[in-house]
This record gives sequence, structure tokens and C-alpha cells, in this order.
Amino acid sequence: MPPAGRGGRRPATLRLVTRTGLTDTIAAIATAPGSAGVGIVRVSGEGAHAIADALFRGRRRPSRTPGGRFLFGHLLAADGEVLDEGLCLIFRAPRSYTGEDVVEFQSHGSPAVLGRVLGRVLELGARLARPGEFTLRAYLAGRLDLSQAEAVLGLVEAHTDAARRQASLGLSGALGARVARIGANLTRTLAAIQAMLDYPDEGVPEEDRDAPLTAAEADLSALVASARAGQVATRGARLALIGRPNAGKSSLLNALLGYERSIVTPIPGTTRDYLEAGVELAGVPVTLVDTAGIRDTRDEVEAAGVRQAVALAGAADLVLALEDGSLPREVLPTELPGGARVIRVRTKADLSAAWTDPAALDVSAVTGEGLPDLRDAISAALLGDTARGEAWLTTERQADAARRALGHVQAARTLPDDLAGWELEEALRALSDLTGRDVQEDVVDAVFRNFCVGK
Ligand SMILES: Nc1nc2c(c(=O)[nH]1)N(C=O)[C@@H](CNc1ccc(C(=O)N[C@@H](CCC(=O)O)C(=O)O)cc1)CN2
Ligand SMILES: Nc1nc2c(ncn2[C@@H]2O[C@H](COP(=O)(O)OP(=O)(O)OP(=O)(O)O)[C@@H](O)[C@H]2O)c(=O)[nH]1
Ligand SMILES: [Mg+2]
Repeated sequence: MPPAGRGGRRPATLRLVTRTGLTDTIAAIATAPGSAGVGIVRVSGEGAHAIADALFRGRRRPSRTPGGRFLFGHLLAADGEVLDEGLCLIFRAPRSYTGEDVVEFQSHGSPAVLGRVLGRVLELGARLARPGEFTLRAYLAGRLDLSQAEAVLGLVEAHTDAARRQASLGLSGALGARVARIGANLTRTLAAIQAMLDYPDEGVPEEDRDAPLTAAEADLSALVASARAGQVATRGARLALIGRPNAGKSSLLNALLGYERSIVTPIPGTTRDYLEAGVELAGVPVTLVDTAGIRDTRDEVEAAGVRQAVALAGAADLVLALEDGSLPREVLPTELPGGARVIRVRTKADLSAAWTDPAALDVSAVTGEGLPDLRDAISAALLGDTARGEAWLTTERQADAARRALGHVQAARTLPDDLAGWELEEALRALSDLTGRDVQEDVVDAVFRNFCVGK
């Protein structure tokens, strides 16, 4: 494919500015719906300070107050009625989250107060912000790159510490720095190749050409590998328990949860419909899926459950394949998904063993024996040996860009210099897509569509 010249793309920035009318003033409730100690209405744009002058009465006028200060005072309705006592925070362009003039009204956090304050702000000329529009403005002002904007969303949505840590690393620019290091090595290689093409007689030392390329490829492979852990940390993972009837699936699900969620009986075929329950394992939100025991059956209801179990195993991020350790071993009448996605478990380890298998973990749902090892194995399977301190790829968009870059780097290694140079340029373009300083408008739209209003 011919290289898509950079000049061919209009910067997303310009088109978005014209389309969204960036000079208008936007407003939204920034805090979660419901009652809370404090709630925030946030306003950004040219009219923000004038709106504050009309709505807020304090010791001095907001528009006369330097940025970075707050005022204590009262929030007023159009007729002068005091809506609430509160604070007004003043930011002045470009020193604000969005880079524009910003004010925040911090009131008591009830829907009634916040609704009236927002209503008054809209009356005074602001319009309701679209989802993610505050952060979009920060992105368009060049205060955040796209991977940092995704990290902002990650911080808003983080339910576990693993998710928070990755989002925080992303926002701090750690991911951008990791990508920049790779880019620097590719640029060095490109320069060496160019020198060789220009001055074929003066050999270019190996360390200038192959060493940075090798380093870039290794870093990029590790980065691509981190995507699984990163997405598991942010999105969570689905873990299906499968096995023959009575293998102990529902008992193990309950043991992992720490409460009796699923019905357990000595009767094979107890679980017919599947059942889901959420739990945090290894700092990751995990949805455990209990399934019907897999066997050949003429019972139509049970057979439907069996088909469902096989499908659920196929769709899961990880499968626990359970076999009763107290009975002679019987193979499961279905194929298991590929190697790394299965953990084999020998259940009922508290009973005398009818068989053993070094490839299976011995676990007892009754005594708890083997549960810590099982949790470790689940954590290792989901997060791999991805370095904990590093910034990971947390979205499919980032992973796609990194995979494209890696593909070009690998192609470059097998090609003669002139063609290798083109592949490396493509790899650099894919890396810049990853951080998203100059990407297509639809990509930007897709990222911000996932945000909530007020962020
Ligand atoms: N009340 C409140 N809390 C919040 C936010 C907010 O907007 N309002 N945030 C947002 O969602 C996050 C904090 N992020 C922010 C990032 C930059 C700036 C800002 O004004 N930066 C200016 C000034 C810096 C300074 O004075 O040192 C700048 O960078 O120029 C504000 C908040 C989390 N907590
Ligand atoms: N001793 C012992 N018994 C267990 C253990 N786990 C499960 N059992 C018993 O095995 C029987 C079946 O357990 P379940 O958890 O219902 O098995 P299941 O795989 O969900 O079975 P189906 O839903 O029928 O497919 C019950 O009588 C459990 O008490 C264990 O670790 N040790
Ligand atoms: Mg069951």
C-alpha cells in the first residue's frame, strides 16, 4: 500500500473547532447524580466569568478575582433568591483544566441545588456540555494527548486499584514516554539507513543501525503484550468454570466469592442455567461464570445448558476446567480453548485422590486447600508477567496502533534498506496514532463518546 501522506490529513483539531464552535461556553454537573456532601457545576469558555458574576455573590466579583483563587459566598437565582451557600473557584485561560476560562460552583450536593445552579448557568448563556467535552477541549488545547484523555476516562471509571494505577500512569505521561523511547530508537535507525543510502561507501556502525532497531522491537513487543493485562485491569475479565456434572463448579465459585451464590447439591445436573457473580481477584474485576455440567444428555433443558456452557467457555478470557479428583478420570466431551486460556483444577482435594496430574491444581472448596495457589494462577494467567511498574496499553485503540507499529518494525528487519526505511516511517506514524497527537477526527470522536457529561 502506498504511504498515506501526513499532509493528506487535515488535523482533527481544526475540523473539531469549526464543528463544535469552540468559543461557546459549556456547563455540566461534574459530580455524580444523587445526594452527596458537596456537588460541583463546572463552566468553561469565554462567558464563564461573566456567568459567575451574575450567579455568585461573594466578597468580590469572580471576574475581578485572579485565577487559582476561590471565593466563599451565595449562589443566586434570577430573582435574587439564595439557592445555596457555596464556593466559586476561578481559573483563567490558559491555566485551567480545559485551557479556557473556567469557573466551578461548589454547592451542597443535592440534585435540587445542582439542578437549579445548572439551570441558572444555562439561562445565563452556557450550553450543556457534551460527554467528555471538557476533556476534549483540554485535548484540543494540546494539554493532553489522546492516550492521556483515555487515561482520564480510565480514572473516572476505575473500580479497582489495578485500573486506577494504569490510568494514573497514563495520565502522568508514562505511557507517552515509553512510546517516545521506542520512537527515538526508530528515528535513530532511520537516520542510519539514510546515511547508508546517501554514503554507501562509508559503512555505518552496527550499533547505530541494528541495535536501536532491536531495542525498539523488544520494547514494542513488551508493549503489545501489556495490552492484555491493561485491558483486563480496566475492563475486567470473564472467567468461566466448566466441567462434568458434580465436578464442584458451583462449590468453587462460592469459595472464590466467599458467599453462597450458586446452588450446590450432590445431584449431578444441579446447575442448568449459567450464573454470573463479580469478585476482585489480583486487583482486577473478575466476573465468575458458573455453568451447567457438560455431559451427553437427552434432557432438552439440560442439553441447552450444556451448549451454553461450551459457548461461555469459548467467550471467556480464562477457563477453569474442573475435574473431580475423588473419582476415576473421565475426559470432558468437548474441546477446551487454547492452552494459556485454561487452568486445570483437580477438585475435592480433601478426599482421597483417585488420580493426580502435575498439570492440574489441587483445590478443595470445602477446606479451602489450594485456593491461594488458584488465585495466583488466575492472576498470572490474566496479567501475565507484565511489569507492574510500567505503563500498559489500556484500550483496544492503543493496542491496535502498537500492533501495527510492531508489524512494520518486523517487516523492516527483513527488507533491503530503502524499503525498510518506508516501513520504519509507517511504524513511527502508528506510534503517533497511539498517543494521538494528530489523529483522524472519527478516532477522536470515538474516544470521547465513551465519556460522561461533565468530564
Ligand atoms: N474541583 C475539581 N477537582 C478536580 C478537577 C477539577 O476540574 N475540579 N480535575 C479535573 O478534571 C482533576 C484535577 N485536574 C486538573 C488539572 C489541571 C487543572 C488546572 O487548572 N491547571 C492549570 C493550573 C495549574 C496550577 O495552578 O498550578 C494549568 O495547568 O495551567 C485543574 C484540575 C481532579 N480534581
Ligand atoms: N468433599 C468435597 N466435596 C465437594 C467439594 N466441592 C464440591 N463438593 C461436593 O460435590 C457435589 C457437587 O458439587 P457442586 O458444586 O454442586 O458441583 P457442580 O459441578 O456445580 O455440579 P452441577 O451443577 O451438577 O454441574 C456436592 O455434594 C458438593 O458438596 C470439595 O471440595 N470437597
Ligand atoms: Mg453447579
